Amino acid sequence: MRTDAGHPDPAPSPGTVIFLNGTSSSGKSSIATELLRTLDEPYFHLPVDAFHAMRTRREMSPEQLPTVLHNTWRGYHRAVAGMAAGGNNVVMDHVLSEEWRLRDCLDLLVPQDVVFVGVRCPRDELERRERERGDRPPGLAVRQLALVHAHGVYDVECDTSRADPHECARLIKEFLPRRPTPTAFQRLREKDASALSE
Ligand SMILES: Nc1ncnc2c1ncn2[C@@H]1O[C@H](COP(=O)(O)OP(=O)(O)OP(=O)(O)O)[C@@H](O)[C@H]1O
Repeated sequence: MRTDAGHPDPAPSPGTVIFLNGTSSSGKSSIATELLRTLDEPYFHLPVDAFHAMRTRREMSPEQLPTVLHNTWRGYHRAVAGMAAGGNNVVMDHVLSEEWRLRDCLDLLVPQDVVFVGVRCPRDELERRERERGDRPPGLAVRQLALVHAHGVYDVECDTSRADPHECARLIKEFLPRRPTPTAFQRLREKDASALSE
């Protein structure tokens, strides 16, 4: 049987997960790109969009679609957890617009290794960006706005209407070596499971 025994690091310590949460068009991917450019350690950018893009393009029936989407999100959470468990640092780029997604991530990720980042952007600017880019359904970001930040707890927050992606990435990078505990994920796990959005 083959094992990892000959490998220089057979039992790696889990990687750090920089978890960017915000609405569509809030600027998550732009920050992730800057983070990968500027962070000293190797990181993988794993956006949820990339997992949807991997799926077959074939039309699905209205009955099938909700299950397929749900399983894609579940699989995405487990893929990120798996990469981190393998010793890889990850920039997660996700939209927590349904409470179960946060609960699932809280169950799967090592809470002290997660840097939970709130990527905020006001309504008017979201609408402007959506109009300008033209590749997202109009109104999508605003519909998500009240939902994604409902749990209200982060390690770091950025307002992308005030700071460009480079400045947001610098803020996160500077936060990394001085992370206080308990982390946001540790605090959220301690909250009563039924009271996440209070
Ligand atoms: N800090 C910023 N200041 C100004 N414009 C920005 C900023 N961040 C992103 N943008 C612009 O907003 C648009 C959306 O950015 P981006 O793709 O990074 O958002 P996103 O949150 O990843 O969106 P989605 O989830 O829909 O993929 C892009 O046109 C981008 O150039």
